[in-house]
Amino acid sequence: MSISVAILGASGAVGGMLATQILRSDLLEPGDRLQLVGHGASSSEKKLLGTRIDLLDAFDEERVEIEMVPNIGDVDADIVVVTAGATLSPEVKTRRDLGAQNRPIFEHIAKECASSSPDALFIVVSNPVELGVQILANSVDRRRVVGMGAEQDSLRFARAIARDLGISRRYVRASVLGEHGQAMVPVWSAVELMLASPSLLDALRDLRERAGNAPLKERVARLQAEVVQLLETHQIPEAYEVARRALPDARIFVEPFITMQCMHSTPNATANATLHCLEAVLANDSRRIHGQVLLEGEVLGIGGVCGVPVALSRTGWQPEGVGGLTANEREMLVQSAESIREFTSGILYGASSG
Ligand SMILES: NC(=O)c1ccc[n+]([C@@H]2O[C@H](COP(=O)([O-])OP(=O)(O)OC[C@H]3O[C@@H](n4cnc5c(N)ncnc54)[C@H](O)[C@@H]3O)[C@@H](O)[C@H]2O)c1
Repeated sequence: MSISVAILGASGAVGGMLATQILRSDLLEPGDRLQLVGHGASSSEKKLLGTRIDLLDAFDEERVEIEMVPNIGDVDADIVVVTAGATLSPEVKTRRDLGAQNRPIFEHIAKECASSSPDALFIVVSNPVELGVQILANSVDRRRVVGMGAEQDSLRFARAIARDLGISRRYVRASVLGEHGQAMVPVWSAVELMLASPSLLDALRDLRERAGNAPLKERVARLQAEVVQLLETHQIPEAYEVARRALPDARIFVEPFITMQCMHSTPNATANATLHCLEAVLANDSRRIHGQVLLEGEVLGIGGVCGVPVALSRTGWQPEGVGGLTANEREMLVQSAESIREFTSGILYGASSG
């Protein structure tokens, strides 16, 4: 049976790159459909019409049906990827501002998709990803809604470790749980090397011990202060260099921030992490990814949206165990969930939030 994947926000940096990466990856079969979805605005419609032809010119051999869908209410898909909405910019400066801006967009998407594609699986990319997951999961089956921020952060953590060990990321497995934001939790105890090398294991142990010498929060705050100062005077290479010298768990808090200053988005990495989620859904083999999902006590008794390891398939997500976490990591994860709850409640109900 053919599969239909819809990208909401396909005219944007991430949505457009995702369309390209999906078609380049051979994930879809001939006859499958890729829907490029606009939001009723003539500017996005014009861009999508052009994008469709450009993609057909590039990937016609794949025989994937590429469609332009002008309105979210006309989506008819098995998998809906949400990349629509505002992003951080000089006008939308904080996560809270972004939440306020994207809340009505998430609500509109949830309402329209709940009636047009109620049985679809939803992958949320737009930020704040936890808010998007919360709003969608209130309208459709929560087990069919997953945010990809934790997969993105986990891939970044794996790359940062791989870089310091001088190996490719293909040999490193890593997890970042909790919030896709300041309360994210890089999990050193879950880092795995796919190479049986005593010297690499020693080097990894050394990194982990150095990370344990000072609290993550303090190291991140120091690093952020230094990087912000450099960015204020447009010293981009220097900012990247300062980030590169930091330990991997702190580096992943600031490197994307520097990239955002340079190019407004992180389209390649974000599309790649989203593709990981999509691959898991299409492979339908319950493979493990990391995602923000709405929990009802399944993991450490957490109720609310939180980034956790999940087994993902076409029918949705199932929680994976976090039994290997240290006591400190468990505590950080529970605190992160609490911080997400405060943030999303603040946006949804106007409650106070830090
Ligand atoms: N989770 C992650 O790791 C990650 C990484 C990068 C970006 N993002 C998020 O993804 C989203 C898109 O980022 P981008 O860089 O592609 O931004 P972009 O500005 O390039 O694209 C935004 C897209 O949203 C659409 N849009 C704007 N207003 C809309 C509305 N009212 N209703 C529906 N669609 C609307 C635009 O037409 C465009 O297609 C942002 O929310 C951003 O914060 C998440």
